[in-house]
Amino acid sequence: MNWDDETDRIVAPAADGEDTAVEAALRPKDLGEFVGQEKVRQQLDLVLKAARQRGATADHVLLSGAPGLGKTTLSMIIAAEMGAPIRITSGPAIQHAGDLAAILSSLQEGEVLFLDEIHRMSRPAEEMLYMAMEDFRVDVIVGKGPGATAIPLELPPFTLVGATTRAGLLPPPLRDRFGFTGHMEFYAPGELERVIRRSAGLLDVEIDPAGAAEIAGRSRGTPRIANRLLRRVRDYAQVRADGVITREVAATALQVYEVDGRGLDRLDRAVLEALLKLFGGGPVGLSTLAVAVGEERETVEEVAEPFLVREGLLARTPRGRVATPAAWAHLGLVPPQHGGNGSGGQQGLFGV
Ligand SMILES: Nc1ncnc2c1ncn2[C@@H]1O[C@H](COP(=O)(O)OP(=O)(O)OP(=O)(O)O)[C@@H](O)[C@H]1O
Ligand SMILES: [Mg+2]
Repeated sequence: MNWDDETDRIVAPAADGEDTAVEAALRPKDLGEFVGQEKVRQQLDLVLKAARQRGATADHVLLSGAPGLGKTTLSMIIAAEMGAPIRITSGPAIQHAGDLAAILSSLQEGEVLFLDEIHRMSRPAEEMLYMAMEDFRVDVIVGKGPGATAIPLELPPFTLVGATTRAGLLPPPLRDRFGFTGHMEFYAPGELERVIRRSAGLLDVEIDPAGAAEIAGRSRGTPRIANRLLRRVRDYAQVRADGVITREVAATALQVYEVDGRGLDRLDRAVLEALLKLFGGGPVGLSTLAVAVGEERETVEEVAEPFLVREGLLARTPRGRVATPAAWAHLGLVPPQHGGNGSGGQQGLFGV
């Protein structure tokens, strides 16, 4: 399997083709249907209600958070709540400032402009956006060189909704021009259970509460992964069971797909196993660990490790990768006992 293409993984946070096809049907349509993210939801509810009461266009909104947590979904909800049309584009799609000018100048009053991956916009487009956000105006440059002139163009008031997985990469002047920033967190298991039961209803699949809990626990805090695992479990329930998703059906199905009780997949477990079994829990250098699992350094570092670190199973230290006690427990292994002479056991044996 080619792990470099992350979307090969059933637990990949990014959308694959099938996700894109079914996600539209599973998207909550208003704030009431949107599960979890209590803080962001409450704050956004106030922002939108107040704007509606004033009969005004809502302030610009920035949504940040990991892939699959509901940024695109929330942007559509913002438009729906405001009763406004939505235009969808993305940072990488806007190569030139002119591309952005064309979009901005065709917006209707009150329209929501959803700019996905806003951190990947080109510099000149970004600068044009500053002015558009603040003054609802752009300068369209006509001609080249000394003869070039800037023609100011008034824009109707609109709401920019920017989404980014990397809020830290946004230049401060851009960040400051948003009236409201919502940071999306990973979901608690109980929230994912609600997502799963709601999706099962829409997909017309019977699921019992324990079945939903079983899938939720393996979904890595991410609704997109929860919905994807649900679809695979549904397949299994349909082919091998009587169509009903119980705890046992969910657990057996996800075993088939090699997603364990905590949401680790084969790659995650291979990394942990090598760390524990070959290197006594570390510290071991990233390169050594990567060779041991037969993967590229980048794959281990960018694909497997973030979730292992987030789960408290692996730590990145200056001396190398180290397994935590939770890692030993998760794989059902016993950490080696080092002698009581304070020498630190195997530490320092493996290069970084
Ligand atoms: N709070 C939620 N309640 C119910 N379903 C949700 C929620 N958040 C996300 N989902 C579901 O998860 C899927 C992915 O959500 P969405 O596309 O909005 O994520 P995203 O943050 O935009 O991801 P990306 O960064 O990859 O663009 C959608 O199918 C959506 O229905
Ligand atoms: Mg999105």
